[in-house]
Amino acid sequence: MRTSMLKSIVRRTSISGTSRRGFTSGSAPERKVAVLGAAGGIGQPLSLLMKLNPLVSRLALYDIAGTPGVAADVSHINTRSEVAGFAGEEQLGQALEGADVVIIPAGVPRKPGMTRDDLFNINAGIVKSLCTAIAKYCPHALVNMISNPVNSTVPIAAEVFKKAGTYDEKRLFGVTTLDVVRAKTFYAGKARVNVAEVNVPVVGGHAGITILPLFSQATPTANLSDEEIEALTKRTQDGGTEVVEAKAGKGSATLSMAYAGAIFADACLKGLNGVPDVVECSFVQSNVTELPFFASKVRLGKNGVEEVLGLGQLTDYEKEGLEALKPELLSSIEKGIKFANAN
Ligand SMILES: NC(=O)c1ccc[n+]([C@@H]2O[C@H](COP(=O)([O-])OP(=O)(O)OC[C@H]3O[C@@H](n4cnc5c(N)ncnc54)[C@H](O)[C@@H]3O)[C@@H](O)[C@H]2O)c1
Ligand SMILES: O=C(O)C[C@H](O)C(=O)O
Repeated sequence: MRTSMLKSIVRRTSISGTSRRGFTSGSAPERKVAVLGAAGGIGQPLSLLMKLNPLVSRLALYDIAGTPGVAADVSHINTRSEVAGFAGEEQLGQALEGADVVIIPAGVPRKPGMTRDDLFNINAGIVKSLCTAIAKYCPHALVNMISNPVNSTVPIAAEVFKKAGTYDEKRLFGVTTLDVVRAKTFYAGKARVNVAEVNVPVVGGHAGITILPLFSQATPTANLSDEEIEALTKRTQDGGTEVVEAKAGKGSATLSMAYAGAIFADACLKGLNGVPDVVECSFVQSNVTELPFFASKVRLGKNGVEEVLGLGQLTDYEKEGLEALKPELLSSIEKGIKFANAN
């Protein structure tokens, strides 16, 4: 599905002489997408990918600085959406007004030796202020939270929205798609199957052992040993750190994250537009376990989350992983809630 989305985007953009506006606007409703943190390492390629998405009619690119340039650049691409750049807090309201989907990759990334939780002190405040503005200017938008630590920033957003009286659990998503993207890539390599056909649910949260890929449910099936499954699980859990170390102080995953963020936003837009059976993993308010937020497969619809799907049959190894992740995930969730209520 992901590869076909990008192929269709590339195909559309390469039809020379076709009016992009005329080509797409007849079939897809008007949809505004806002990217907050659009001048950053993720924000720029993500803005590019959203500009390539024919489901988007307006693209608002917001950052504290640098967005006029990014917007001018991206706006020259001959696809459907109109692009506008907004810089500085005084323009945040305009960027958000009328947004159907708000994607948040704003905040600092990790350096080698740091955990995602080490970003909490800076990113919690950024996310809180952006969510306060969302509650004011586009309270019905679907919010795609990318800023780390996702296990805490999503609960912060929920508390901000609750305080503002706008919280709708169906509209708040922690973006965990990169874990799924990695699990699919690593599994395909080990199982020697066509990566384009691979599906692997990844549940739990988005940090270390809280990332729990369910390789027993991977398709196409393959006869992997317990050791191979353990190695794949560990590599998926450490995927972010692998990139942080390779970048050696120059940040964390940006390009693969932009791809993953574009996949998830596309799924949200499809759901809003009434496309049936759109299912992605996401960190959402949940009853799947005793934890108040949990990542699992989610069916997306016209109001956001239509159904939070269960975990399915787990192996003993996966059951152990599930029990092991709960204390850390709960503590990150509680940390976010506490921060939002104290500040
Ligand atoms: N969910 C995931 O899977 C995932 C994957 C990769 C990175 N991340 C996280 O995404 C975040 C961004 O990463 P990056 O590599 O793009 O970082 P970056 O530093 O390259 O870009 C961040 C951008 O956010 C902007 N920003 C800071 N404060 C802001 C504010 N108040 N309002 C609007 N914009 C603001 C900065 O100006 C910058 O342009 C980090 O927290 C990182 O850990 C999450
Ligand atoms: O690892 C990070 O800090 C960034 C992101 O969460 C990732 O998984 O790549």
